[in-house]
Amino acid sequence: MPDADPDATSVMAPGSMTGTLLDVLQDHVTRSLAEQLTKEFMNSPDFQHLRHPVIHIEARLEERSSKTEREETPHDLLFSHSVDLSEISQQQSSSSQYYNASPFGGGIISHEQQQVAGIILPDDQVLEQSDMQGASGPISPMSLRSSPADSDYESDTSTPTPPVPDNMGRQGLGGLRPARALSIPTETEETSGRQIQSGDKFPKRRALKPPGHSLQPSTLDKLIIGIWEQIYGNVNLEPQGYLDFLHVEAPHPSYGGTVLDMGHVRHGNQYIAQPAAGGSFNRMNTLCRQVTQASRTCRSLEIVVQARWVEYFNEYVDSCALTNPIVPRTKHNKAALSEACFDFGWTEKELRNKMYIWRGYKDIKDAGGWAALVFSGMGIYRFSKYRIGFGEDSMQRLRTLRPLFEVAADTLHPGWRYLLGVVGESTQQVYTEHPHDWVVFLDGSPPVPLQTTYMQWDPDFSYRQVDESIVDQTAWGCDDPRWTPPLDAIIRGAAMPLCEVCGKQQSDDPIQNSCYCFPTLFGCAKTSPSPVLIYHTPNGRNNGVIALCPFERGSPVGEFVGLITKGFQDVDVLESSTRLEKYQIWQGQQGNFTRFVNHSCKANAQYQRFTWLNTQRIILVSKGIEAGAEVTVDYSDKYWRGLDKKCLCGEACCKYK
Ligand SMILES: C[S@@+](CC[C@H](N)C(=O)[O-])C[C@H]1O[C@@H](n2cnc3c(N)ncnc32)[C@H](O)[C@@H]1O
Repeated sequence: MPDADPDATSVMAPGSMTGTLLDVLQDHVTRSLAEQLTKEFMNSPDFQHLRHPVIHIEARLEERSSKTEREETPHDLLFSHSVDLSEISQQQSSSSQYYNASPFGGGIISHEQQQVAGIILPDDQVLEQSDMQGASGPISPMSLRSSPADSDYESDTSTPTPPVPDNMGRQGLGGLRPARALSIPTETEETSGRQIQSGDKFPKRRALKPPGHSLQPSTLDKLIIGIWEQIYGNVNLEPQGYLDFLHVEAPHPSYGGTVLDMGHVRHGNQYIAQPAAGGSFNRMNTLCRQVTQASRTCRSLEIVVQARWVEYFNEYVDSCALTNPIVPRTKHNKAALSEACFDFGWTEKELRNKMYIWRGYKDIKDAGGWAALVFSGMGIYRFSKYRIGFGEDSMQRLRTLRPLFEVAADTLHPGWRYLLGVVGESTQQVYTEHPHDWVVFLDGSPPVPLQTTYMQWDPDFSYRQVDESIVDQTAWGCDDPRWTPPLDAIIRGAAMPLCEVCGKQQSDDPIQNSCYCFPTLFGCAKTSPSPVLIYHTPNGRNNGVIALCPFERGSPVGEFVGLITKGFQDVDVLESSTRLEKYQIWQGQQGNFTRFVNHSCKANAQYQRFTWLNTQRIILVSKGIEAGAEVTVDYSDKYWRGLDKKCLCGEACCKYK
């Protein structure tokens, strides 16, 4: 039995069937009815206007009779039970966002793709990405914040580019390939083929999911998204020093004085912020962060220990049954429960309720691994308690995700396994270096190092993961060709750069910055890595990029970074230009995950120019990416024209197959 729902109330009718059977029945019937009815009606106005919806369910034993007669025979009432629907409806509505969006349950790989044999074709293509010169007009990046104006953005319009001669040889190298351009094209020159187009206009925002109650999610999707959010968030679950704050005395604001030791000075009734460096405000921030982290660490520790406790319980019952096989197992079970109740100081009902949840933790750990447990946050409690969609399918999905959780957890939180020391598990990090130094598989196979996936084409393959582009000094000296002085610089004097899109002041200092066009990349919140991994495509495209969390339409997935160079010929480059210079970005030896983004004829992302602090950047922007989907861009006609390779995007609308 699940633990008692504090929101549920029930009335047992006098003289009714007694005891546990009816208890079980009543709980089961009401909860299942409540869930089904909530699903059915949660979108109806009648339901939505209720601030605190409760469903009241009665059961009675009676002759078939009229309503009037029923009202006259209240003594036949078997049970009467009220269930608070607020929680259920919240759960259902919040998780509906993730419906069909799970990496491996929501259909991320098309049926067609699944059917294709896993033969890896030589990666013999030239990627000469968008000639940015051709793109003009206003750039309209979308901020993460909703704005009514967002709906006015138009969809991407690609500029067709001229064909190229088809007589250029191609080398069998992995990934980035020699391009055929013999010189750097000028604005008016024809450029070589196979160039990815980047649009000037951002896609209109729209909801990721169509509304409608027929699409009900399982809470597994929610659990999985929660795990990814924790892994890719700023949470630090390393136990070292997490109780340090116990030795620090919390600063307190002195409300009576004129000067608050919190970085603010009082003027009349107002507090004016003062530079607070080293002040008690900073100390309070540190304390608060430490306590929050300690609390999360303890919560993770608690779940880990509870899952392990269930294993100990099972083993204990097994060993008792082995020692004394004549006694039925149920008796051993009961005896073990009583012993545990004594040690915990709980009633049997309390312990049974808790065990129901803890068994859920153990099942999740068995399937998704310890990382799933440690980074699950509060979502795991609800999933274990209500168990909507908690079955073999869910466990199978978690099993396939397990290596992905571990790659991300190990590389982003190298110390997380220390928590497992408490239950005697190995604390050894399994996956080291950068998350994108690993290629994961969607069938549960163990991840492999990135370079091994290129060996057959390039035994010397190496790739250095960098967060920022590097200017090739042999090409540009000390200049960055992406930089242009603002046209109105002289008029504005030494004023700070303004965003060409929102018109607001840009600065790397969060206090000075007012531009929130791409807040996770520039200006304020660029602390967390993008929740994507490199994965092995199942249909011969070698590697690709998989989104672990949904990316709202218009939000940035990442920046296209590599070597800022010029004059490269016969190699894959992204060509771009400012009003002063033409330059190339080459990802052959260094860059980030954008180097692994494949083409699709129905792309869910696109490259977009954006100027930050007078320096042009190329951003990979979502057109609406679901969790678990491969991130793709449209390489454009220019890229595919004259190419002796077929597109394997698998879309019905594929133009290059
Ligand atoms: C920028 S790389 C993308 C990452 C690449 N799949 C890898 O494993 O290195 C571009 C190359 O990927 C392959 N590719 C990308 N999209 C493709 C598609 N839709 N169909 C076939 N091959 C594709 C082509 O070989 C292309 O030259």
